[in-house]
Amino acid sequence: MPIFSNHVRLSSSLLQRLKRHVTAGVHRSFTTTEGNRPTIVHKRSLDILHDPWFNKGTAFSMTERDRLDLRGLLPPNVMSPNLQIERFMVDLKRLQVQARDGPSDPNALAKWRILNRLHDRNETMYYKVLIANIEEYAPVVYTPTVGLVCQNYSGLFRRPRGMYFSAEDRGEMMSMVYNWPAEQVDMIVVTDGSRVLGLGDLGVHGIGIAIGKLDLYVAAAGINPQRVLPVMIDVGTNNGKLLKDPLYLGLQQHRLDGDDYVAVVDEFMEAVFTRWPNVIVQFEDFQSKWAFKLLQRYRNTYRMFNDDVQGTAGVAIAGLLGAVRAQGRPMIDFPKQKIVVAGAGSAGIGVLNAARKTMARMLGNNEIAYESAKSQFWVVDAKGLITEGRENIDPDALPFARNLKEMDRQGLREGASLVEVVKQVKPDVLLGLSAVGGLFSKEVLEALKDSTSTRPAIFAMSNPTKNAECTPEVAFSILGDNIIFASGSPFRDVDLGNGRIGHCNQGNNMYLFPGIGLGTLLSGSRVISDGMLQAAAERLAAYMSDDEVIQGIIFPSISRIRDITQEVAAAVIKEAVEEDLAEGHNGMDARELRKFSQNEIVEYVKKNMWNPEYPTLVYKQD
Ligand SMILES: NC(=O)C1=CN([C@@H]2O[C@H](COP(=O)(O)OP(=O)(O)OC[C@H]3O[C@@H](n4cnc5c(N)ncnc54)[C@H](O)[C@@H]3O)[C@@H](O)[C@H]2O)C=CC1
Ligand SMILES: CC(=O)C(=O)O
Ligand SMILES: [Mg+2]
Repeated sequence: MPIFSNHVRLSSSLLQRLKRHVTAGVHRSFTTTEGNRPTIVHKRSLDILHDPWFNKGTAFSMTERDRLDLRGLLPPNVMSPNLQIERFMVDLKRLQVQARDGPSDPNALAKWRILNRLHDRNETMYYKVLIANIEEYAPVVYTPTVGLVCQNYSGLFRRPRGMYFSAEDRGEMMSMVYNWPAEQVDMIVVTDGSRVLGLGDLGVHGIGIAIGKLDLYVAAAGINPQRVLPVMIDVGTNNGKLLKDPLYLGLQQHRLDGDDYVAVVDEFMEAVFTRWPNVIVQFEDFQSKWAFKLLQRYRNTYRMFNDDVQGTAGVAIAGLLGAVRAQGRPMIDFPKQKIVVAGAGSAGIGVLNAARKTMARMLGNNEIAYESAKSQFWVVDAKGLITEGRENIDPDALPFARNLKEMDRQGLREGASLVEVVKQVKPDVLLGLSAVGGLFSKEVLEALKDSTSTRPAIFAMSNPTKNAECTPEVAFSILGDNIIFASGSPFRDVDLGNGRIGHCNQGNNMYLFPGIGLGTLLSGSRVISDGMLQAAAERLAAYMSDDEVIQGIIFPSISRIRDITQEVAAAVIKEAVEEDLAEGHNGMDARELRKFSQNEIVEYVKKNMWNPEYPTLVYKQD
């Protein structure tokens, strides 16, 4: 069946417009007489993709992409027009299916679409709406809905946003990076889509997470939206479903690995830092296998950080210190906390390393303190409690593997289950970064009732919502109101009756990464040091008042995200200055920065944040 009917009646005004278009020298292929004659265009790059007359989206062939400077501006899979239509129709029909079968939240994707269309039409207005209603719409452009968006991206993809560097582009990246129209880029968020939130390998469709994170960079940190760039590095996917899906937008091959993989990421880094030497690159949602290796490979040479490893660690430290304060104890008591961590991936190990270092600093900042601090942690992964008896132990988890004899004395063994560990350890904190929804089962939470803490803390940090280790309702109903609760994705506070509220904090790296990026940018530091990250975490930890913390509120509400980001950025700048890393930014030289008081640094940050206001536009010929 033909997709377009040849017998469509054209209105006379449309006919007039078409005639004018053809006589003006723009020949289009729908005139039967002109057949395969090419269409002459006087545009290139994004201007073509944003022009409905010329845009073919994913159907642009590779040679056409090269001719028109489109390489990298579209997902790498070239699609036939029929497949394009099929992709669109699947999406269109999904609405009917949803209406009939009742999905969990039919409105979330609809809201995302409406916001996304506004984003395409008018960036200033989009960010004005987002900033003014951040509490309501952060969960749409960010977790949890962004996860659903990535899972449905082949249907939702309309106008491309960001750049795609694929394994097929090897040898070309240095030139194709110039296809991006902006002369200045301040912030790149890059992913390879290998572990998107807790949803696993979503391949090229993971670009949605880079877009969502950059939305927060603009809304929270006031990074100019013309200077952000979401990037997907497409090295294939190991997701069997996507490998077979004809509508998949990415390279349909298994992921590159080993040196081939590193070569692609190396080439990308060289290309972007050659074109934009001052850019900051945030690595996002890389599987842990690569997250640590790439961080070590680049962190001393490039301005980069890994949000899942370093941003999450800082937020968790702030939360853990908040939990100590919430028990009415001084922060310096942190090294006495017994912490059970479920999940030993990029996020879990990042948190463990940072928490151990923080404890060691409090205990005297020496080798002995560092050694003794590790005895406060019990780590459980998919195979249970990690001990020195584990075969083929992951080297990143090795420092936290418990001694077998010691575990024997505690009534535990290699591979002990989470519930056994909680029963024996009676921890102060139970922290989940496992991506397993419901892992903190009724049995586990019942076991936590015997915690030796006066106010145990539960951090169910996995995203999106369905991956949370437990909900606040379940936690408060089993353990009562004398607990601290935080989750990675937002949940509502719980009404405990009699006017009592169980506070649900959102423990998400969104409270740090925007400030880390902004502070690094404005300090002009060439690298992001451990000290800068620590300063960011400490600022977040100190942000909440004693009153709030005692009520169980250990993280700010997202409505305060612009303010906290400003403060975090100022702390990062101050530390960069103290470590002699600051080189200044945009006319503000490092010597001047050094003279600033704390308040002046905050003012400097404020002044450099973009606000969504329409500027006056003036035409000037190139
Ligand atoms: N709230 C936040 O700010 C952040 C949350 N996350 C979330 O953390 C989760 C994990 O992220 P990554 O560490 O990068 O993933 P990953 O895949 O590298 O690690 C997952 C870990 O969980 C373990 N695990 C699996 N099943 C388990 C079970 N039944 N019991 C205990 N452990 C189990 C695995 O063995 C692995 O060590 C994701 O859901 C992600 O969304 C990640 C970064 C920030
Ligand atoms: C929040 C975040 O970065 C994650 O869940 O991966
Ligand atoms: Mg992440």
